[in-house]
Amino acid sequence: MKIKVCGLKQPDNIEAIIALQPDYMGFICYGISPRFIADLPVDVLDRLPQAIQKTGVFVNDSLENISLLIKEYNFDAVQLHGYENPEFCEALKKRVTVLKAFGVDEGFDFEQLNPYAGKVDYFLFDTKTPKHGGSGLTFNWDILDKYKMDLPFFLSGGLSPDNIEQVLQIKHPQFYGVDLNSRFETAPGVKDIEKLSKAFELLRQSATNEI
Ligand SMILES: O=C(O)c1ccccc1NCC(=O)[C@H](O)[C@H](O)COP(=O)(O)O
Repeated sequence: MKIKVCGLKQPDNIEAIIALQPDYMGFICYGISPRFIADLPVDVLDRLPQAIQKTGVFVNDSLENISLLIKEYNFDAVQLHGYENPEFCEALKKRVTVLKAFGVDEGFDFEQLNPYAGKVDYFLFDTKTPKHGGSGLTFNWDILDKYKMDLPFFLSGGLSPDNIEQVLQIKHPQFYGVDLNSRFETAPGVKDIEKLSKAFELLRQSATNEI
């Protein structure tokens, strides 16, 4: 089970999270978000070990701007939370790993994902929200049974210390990773290291048990 911690913006907090060895760290490049990285110095991200995938998170941004930021921050991956179409994703996939996020609600139509086959690396299923992400709310995970493609996905949206045990009960064959964000915070963009440590322990313990 891969672990992504998203929405980081404070250098000391980032250092503390590096010590937990997540697989992905997400940096919000969306000005409206309270987790926007604003003027986070590039050298903070340069200090990330290579094993951690530096992920830029974008919402309906232009290819030009995303490309500039990939170069500036040396992102390994991008996570796209807007209405980015398959061709847009494909253009980025030539350079970096692409996670395409979708906001899920009760009426979510998984058929809309078909055109993205081969054009993204992973899906990320988040809770549908007008803010495009960071809602702190879960969706009904039973709907994931309707997902039949063979592309792996991250589960996102309201994951918290209180529901990690439930998350571990999900047995979908394409369930690849979890995305932890606002429910592990002391303030927007600042993670509670103790809460994260406990969640990491549970998630990693369960991965070991599966071997
Ligand atoms: O976190 C944000 O503020 C955000 C805003 C706009 C687009 C995406 C955003 N976050 C991206 C993520 O990967 C979050 O982890 C995901 O939306 C789940 O967040 P949460 O419900 O707070 O766990």
